Amino acid sequence: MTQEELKKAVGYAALDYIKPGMIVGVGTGSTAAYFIDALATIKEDVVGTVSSSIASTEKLQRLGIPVFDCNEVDGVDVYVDGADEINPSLQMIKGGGAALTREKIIAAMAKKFVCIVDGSKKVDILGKFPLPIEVIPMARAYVARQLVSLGGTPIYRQGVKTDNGNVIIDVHNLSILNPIELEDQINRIAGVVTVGLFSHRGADIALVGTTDGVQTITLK
Ligand SMILES: O=C[C@H](O)[C@H](O)[C@H](O)COP(=O)(O)O
Repeated sequence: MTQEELKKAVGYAALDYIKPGMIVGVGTGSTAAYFIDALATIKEDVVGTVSSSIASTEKLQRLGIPVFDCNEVDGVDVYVDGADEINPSLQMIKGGGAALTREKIIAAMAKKFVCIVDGSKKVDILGKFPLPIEVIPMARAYVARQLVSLGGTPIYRQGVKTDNGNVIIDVHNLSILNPIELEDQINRIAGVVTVGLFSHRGADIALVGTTDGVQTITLK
């Protein structure tokens, strides 16, 4: 199976977690896009969605799936999204598509987070994928210097502006042995909006696409 077929398989497998009447959080990226296609097949059952990016909102609306502003809903029943890396504790690196801040907000609001990935995203230790950080533009150089002092190599993502009007710094060469500590340290740097480390609020369930089928990982 190709990587695209594995992404599609997990996107459709996530429908098992969607029940009639739910408010569904919708992620961003190529894997989440397959979930949106899947959601369109049961759109009569879905009360509504909240979306983690302009791109996902536009796709949902094109397919006739109702999208609410996060401030219009009391909560999110289930959030389905991809990841750039996921470890055995279901902590993740996210933000390869620059949507990390809205993703973190919806993850925080959600009762259940279902992460959908192809097998290439599974790692033992997070950090091979450069860690994305959304930063207020005027703080870019300062934040980069602070990240160097934490042992990383920050690279400014040229030409990218987030949906919130900010910039992205990708931190290379990190071996993230203590994700919770690093998430806290980066969050404390002035000018950081969000770090794409999802360790305090990781996933509850991971659906991993493999050539043997979709593997379900749940934290014990
Ligand atoms: O900002 C983007 C998100 O965090 C995506 O969920 C992540 O980058 C994975 O995207 P894809 O499914 O395209 O690999």
